[in-house]
Amino acid sequence: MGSSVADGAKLQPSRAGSRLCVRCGERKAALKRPKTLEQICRECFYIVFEDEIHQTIVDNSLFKSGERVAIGASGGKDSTVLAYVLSELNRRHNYGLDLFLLSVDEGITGYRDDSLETVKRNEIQYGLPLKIVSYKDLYGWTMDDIVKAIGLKNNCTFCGVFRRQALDRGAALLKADKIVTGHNADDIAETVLLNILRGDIARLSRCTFITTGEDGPIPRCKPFKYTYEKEIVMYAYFKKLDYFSTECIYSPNAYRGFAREFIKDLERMRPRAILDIIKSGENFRISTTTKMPEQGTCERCGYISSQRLCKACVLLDGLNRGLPKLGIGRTKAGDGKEHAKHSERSTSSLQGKHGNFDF
Ligand SMILES: Nc1ncnc2c1ncn2[C@@H]1O[C@H](COP(=O)(O)OP(=O)(O)OP(=O)(O)O)[C@@H](O)[C@H]1O
Repeated sequence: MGSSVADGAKLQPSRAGSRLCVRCGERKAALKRPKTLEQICRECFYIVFEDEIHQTIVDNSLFKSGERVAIGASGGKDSTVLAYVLSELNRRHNYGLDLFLLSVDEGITGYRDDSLETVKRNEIQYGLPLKIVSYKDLYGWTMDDIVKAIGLKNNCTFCGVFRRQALDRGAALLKADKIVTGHNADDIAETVLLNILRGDIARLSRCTFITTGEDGPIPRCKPFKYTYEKEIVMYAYFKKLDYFSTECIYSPNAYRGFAREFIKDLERMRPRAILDIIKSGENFRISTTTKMPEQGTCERCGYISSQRLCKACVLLDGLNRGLPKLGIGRTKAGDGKEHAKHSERSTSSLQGKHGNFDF
């Protein structure tokens, strides 16, 4: 289902009546901008939406001319709008980028197979070459197989760890210099909150970075770091972009869902709350005595890892040995134990007397 109508209808612009747009003062206001609550016309909305993303790209020097950039394309609203806006800005401002769509097929029947059809249409609509890599080819397992083996609980851990690596591997095949993803301001605020709730200081310290992995094989960045999800949906709706709008059938992550709802409630009361949470995340200072994981490479696959074996190899090992829970949380077997010990060590050191972070 590639329709954006349902989302758009939910976001139908509030009755702007016959008021004039506060930006151009000429055309009728067509919507109340979610980020600022300004009454503006469609044309001005497109301009501010695109200009803010361009400004984010320029201010943070996200790209260099001549770079090959792989756009993580799931077929969902965020990455579809990202692909569309990035190709527009690339043309308009002469970024000089070679853009590609990169999709990971996790092997989720009735979900990813349908969304990949959307990406294939986007390939033609935007004239961007598409590369698809699959969990089946990379790991020998689809998510359907994995869920059969471990059930619904914890399946997101496998999916997240495998996807991260799959995007890197796909980008390497494309000889990409950078990966961009459609993570938006709401996603980042949600992650800041979750990392605080979990006491995950290592992740808290880097989850607001606009570019990560600069020391790894292929840096990845988030041009939508300051872009509100509601505005992305509005933009896609008004521009009639072709995207897929169904939730993953295997995502029962209640804890994340709670953080998401909490942020939506805050946004309703005060739209700036999203930007303020990001700002708070950016300004956490980790005590210099806090022990942080050291980046190395996985002995088996060579992928970046702070352990002897990377998380993907540990999880895969568990699956292949019929012990799928091996790498989940704090297990008692093999490398999982090593991992658990390490995370216990780093967590307790954060919570103990050295565990202060300055705000
Ligand atoms: N299967 C995939 N293939 C390629 N990139 C992906 C895939 N899944 C996620 N991504 C990238 O990671 C970003 C965040 O993914 P997430 O699963 O949080 O989806 P989302 O917030 O619903 O985004 P989208 O609307 O683009 O699906 C996406 O915008 C996209 O860039």
